[in-house]
Amino acid sequence: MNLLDSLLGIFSSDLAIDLGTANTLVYVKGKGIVLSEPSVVAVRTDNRSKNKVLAVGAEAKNMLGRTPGNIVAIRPMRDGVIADFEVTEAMLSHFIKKVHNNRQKFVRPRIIIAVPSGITQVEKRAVKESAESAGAREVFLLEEPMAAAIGAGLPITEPTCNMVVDIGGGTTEVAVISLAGIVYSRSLRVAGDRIDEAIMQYIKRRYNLLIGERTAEVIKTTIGNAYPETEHIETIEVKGRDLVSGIPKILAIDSEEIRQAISEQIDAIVECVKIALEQTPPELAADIVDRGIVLTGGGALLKNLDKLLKENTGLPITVAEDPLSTVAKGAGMSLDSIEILRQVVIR
Ligand SMILES: Nc1ncnc2c1ncn2[C@@H]1O[C@H](COP(=O)(O)OP(=O)(O)OP(=O)(O)O)[C@@H](O)[C@H]1O
Repeated sequence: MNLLDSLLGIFSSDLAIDLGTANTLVYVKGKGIVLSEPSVVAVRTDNRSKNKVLAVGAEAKNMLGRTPGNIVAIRPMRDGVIADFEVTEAMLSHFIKKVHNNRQKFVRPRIIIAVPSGITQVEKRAVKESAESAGAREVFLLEEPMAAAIGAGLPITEPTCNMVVDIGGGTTEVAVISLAGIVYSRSLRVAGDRIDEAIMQYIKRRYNLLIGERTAEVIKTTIGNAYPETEHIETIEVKGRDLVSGIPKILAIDSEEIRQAISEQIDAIVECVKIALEQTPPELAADIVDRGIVLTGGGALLKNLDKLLKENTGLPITVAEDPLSTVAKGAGMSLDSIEILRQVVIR
């Protein structure tokens, strides 16, 4: 490390970031999670000048599907990886500045970023480069399931096996962890976004009603359900545009039809967990029978998903406390402890 780096180190405040498809969370060393915002950026696209960032995070998410022609609300992360490099860099830079109260000129933090376990070297390099361009002095990567396991308080360094299922916006990550290493992992590009798309498609096909992705997400988080119910059927009023008349319309939709509409995506997640169990070495499988499976990520909040997984695997299922924050918390905990960090960072 040269003198300049040491001096910058004095001013720096290291960060851990869960750069998610749906949400980005930032953990500041010694302080905890200080920022949680949707991964959305609103950009003005004038022909004359370079694209101009108008809003980032919650403010930009409110604009999704509601922008005039020259403004676009972009989700720069898709399927857990960077889909738009420039916009991701602008978003990261905005969040880093925000947590450092706009003192970014003097602060070049070391950053640890949680990434999906299945990403390629090219995708890893894109994440590193975008964080470096956004002002990072040094970037470390950590696999999301490992971060989730640490954040859920699992004893990852012990020779016992832990199974974590992290269901985010873009990916579902299933991992078996023992002795601070990932023994088996599987990353499925089916998660919250695909469930939202299935809801949009269903309502379009069945009722000729066009709805936006934000409305689909509201339907999922309000009446979404993974397990068939005969009692307690809930309904929700849905507003959209009638495909035939072109006029705005309101409909009542119930939880059972939504359950059926998303069953293909839910089955894919259940299948992924079952394959992981089949591939786990027998000694470790025995531990999973005792310890069960921990669910994290926003998808873990889908009503009765734990019940469905329990029925399909026969294993105890626990939903992590505050599953939307588990990955960021775990990445932050590894930043706080050099011992953990040394064992879990990936190249
Ligand atoms: N109550 C709920 N029921 C079902 N899904 C929910 C609920 N609350 C949030 N979600 C979904 O969780 C997803 C976001 O979860 P999370 O923030 O863990 O993902 P992410 O880390 O951004 O994504 P990824 O890990 O794939 O990059 C969204 O698809 C959101 O709709």
